[in-house]
Amino acid sequence: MITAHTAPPVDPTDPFGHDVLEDPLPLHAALRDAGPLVHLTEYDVYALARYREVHAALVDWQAFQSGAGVGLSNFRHEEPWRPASLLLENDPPRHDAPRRVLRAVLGPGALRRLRDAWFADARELVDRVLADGDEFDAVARLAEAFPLRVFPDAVGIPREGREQLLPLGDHNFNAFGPPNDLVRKGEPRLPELSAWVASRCRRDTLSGDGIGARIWAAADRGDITAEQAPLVVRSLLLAGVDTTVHGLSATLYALATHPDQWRRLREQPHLARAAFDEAVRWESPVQTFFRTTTTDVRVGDHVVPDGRKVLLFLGAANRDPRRWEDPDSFDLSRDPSGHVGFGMGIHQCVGQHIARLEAEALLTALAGRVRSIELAAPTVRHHNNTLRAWGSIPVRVRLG
Ligand code: HEM
Ligand SMILES: C=Cc1ccc(C(=O)O)cc1
Repeated sequence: MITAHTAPPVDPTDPFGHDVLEDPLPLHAALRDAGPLVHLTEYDVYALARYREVHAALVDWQAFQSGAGVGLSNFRHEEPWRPASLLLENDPPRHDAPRRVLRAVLGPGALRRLRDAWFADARELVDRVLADGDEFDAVARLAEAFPLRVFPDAVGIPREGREQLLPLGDHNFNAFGPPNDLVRKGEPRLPELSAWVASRCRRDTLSGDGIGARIWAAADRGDITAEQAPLVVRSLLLAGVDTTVHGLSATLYALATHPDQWRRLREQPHLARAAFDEAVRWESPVQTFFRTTTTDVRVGDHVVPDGRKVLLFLGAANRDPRRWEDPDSFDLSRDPSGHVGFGMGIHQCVGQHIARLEAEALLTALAGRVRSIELAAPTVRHHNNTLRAWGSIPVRVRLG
């Protein structure tokens, strides 16, 4: 038993309050400066905001488990509001087989199969958007439109009704936070959306050649059970849309507000993937996730007792000056590898290469047609308890 020398510094701020969701940077700086561990009195949880401690907690899945949920709700005391994810909300060994299946179906073979079609789709979408004029909302016309066009097709779900994936994901990410107004906002449609997504995970509604069908084929082989298959498909649908929508939004916002970086991308189109990863570091579309301690854990001079919730501020870690030089700058010459925008360790994003391929396809198509891109009007944020999200990013482009 480690005895705590002193209680960690406290911070009364509500990290899920609208002022923080509008601009989290001041809170992130305050938490990093307060110390390696902070106690958030608003919810009586602990917080890690520095890169070193966030990284250490992400890779130490034994002491910082996901199996009690990665939201504020502690599954040791409360039932999950929906069947727990076999990946996100499970630890080894239950986590292992579903992870192996998703790593396989989202691996190099899938990327090779999808690449040419996604690059062609991106060119077609960009041509259509540019034909409509030189001013448009980059969120609606590009960041939302492209993932909703290509990803559900790749999974194998039917076209009609797929726009439901956005409110479904939005609520799912809100539900990792406290039961606040954002969660209440999504509750009226929850029964309908839950029934809809469950229907999309059934074998008979998935097209025979998609990623979803390959998950069911893994169940046929006994790699996972038939009961697990729909939940593994559900993971793709809950994790794979809103995240990429706001990752692309962040990238387009960063490029529209840094003309020198846009010029660099135009000159060197192979930087498209680096631009996406640097934007994921800079904006961190997934801002936070919780863990639960499985024993008394020492952090710095303090101890987090067993069974406590610890909020990992991925966004704060990605701008920690202790880890990053000039962290607040968006710079394509930086090496962003090591950022925790996709997590780290055994739960690190299993779909990150799919997201990078979507980004590479869209950015390559855009850079091929657009000489300059700039904001045409003020941007609007979309508040979510977990996602750093965008409502609209009005842009003006010049072709050439
Ligand atoms: C910009 C886009 C994306 C971002 C920022 C993102 C972020 C993350 C993060 C931070 C985690 C770690 C969660 C944790 O440690 O508790 C994660 C896990 C996961 N992501 Fe992504 N993700 C993105 C795109 C995708 C896509 C496109 C897919 C599906 C094709 C996907 C599927 C998953 C799954 C299934 C997990 C759980 C992995 C596990 O627990 O083993 N994500 N993602
Ligand atoms: C990073 C987001 C995320 C959301 C849901 C799931 C899941 O339901 O497995 C996994 C990752």
